[in-house]
Amino acid sequence: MATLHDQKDEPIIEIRGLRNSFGEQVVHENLDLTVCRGEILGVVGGSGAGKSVLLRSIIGLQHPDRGEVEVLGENMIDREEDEAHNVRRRWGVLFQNGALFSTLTVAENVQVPIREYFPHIKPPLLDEIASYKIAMSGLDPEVGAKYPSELSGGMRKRASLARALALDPELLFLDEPTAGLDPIGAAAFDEQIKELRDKLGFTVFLITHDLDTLHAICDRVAVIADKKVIAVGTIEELLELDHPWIQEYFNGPRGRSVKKGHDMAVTTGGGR
Ligand SMILES: Nc1ncnc2c1ncn2[C@@H]1O[C@H](COP(=O)(O)OP(=O)(O)OP(=O)(O)O)[C@@H](O)[C@H]1O
Repeated sequence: MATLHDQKDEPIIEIRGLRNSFGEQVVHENLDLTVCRGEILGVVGGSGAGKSVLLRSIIGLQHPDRGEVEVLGENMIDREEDEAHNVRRRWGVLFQNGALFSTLTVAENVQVPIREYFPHIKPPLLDEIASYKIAMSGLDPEVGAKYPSELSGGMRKRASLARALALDPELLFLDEPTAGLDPIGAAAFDEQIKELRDKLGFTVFLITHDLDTLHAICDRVAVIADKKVIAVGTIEELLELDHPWIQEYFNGPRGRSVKKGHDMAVTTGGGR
């Protein structure tokens, strides 16, 4: 039987030698990355470093020039559509803009993936599952009947989270989930993700620019620069490297103030 430690080391995403380009522009060259079961992996890098393109390569929305991408033990490159369809069922994605259908209520949005994969589920059960996912995402039950345009930015993120959780994913992809949220809303959202991960045991691939999020919930952080993942580790491990981007990012004025805030939170026993 696998021990907890073994499970933690079990690769859920394995990327080897990835190359992506758009015309003359090479975005990734020889990029390697392993994401392990149960971890929250933060992915950081400058604007345009290729974080979203990496996410799209993993979930099959971007066909790489070269390389291997294995997700949940399945090779994702050049798969037959029906096989890819089956793997997609095992993950949930929260896209940067939320990507909710504006003509559907929140509950109907949450039901979309369930209807796609389980067309025989009857409406009463669909409603029940949607209500459950909406509650899990920290929204009040009445939000299910609202349309995305009637929600605040934070509520829209949570509604998108409810939809990403619809099929009980083993793997959750989050693209800048706290972008545009106020600090209190962002901290609450981070906490929700961590609580759900602790309770449900899924793995999280989280693209973010938010230093607070990295400090608060990420087990490890992968840094993308120079077209590849230049380092993966805890923030403490990354800080030992003398790469200029890493030092500037974590030790620049914003990085220092986040760290100071966390040290204070630890000494006063509060904080996120
Ligand atoms: N469909 C596309 N066609 C052409 N170029 C693209 C396409 N998608 C992404 N790119 C380019 O690839 C590079 C990486 O884009 P990507 O969106 O992955 O960056 P990012 O690291 O997510 O940036 P940000 O933090 O600003 O969101 C950018 O230079 C972008 O212009």
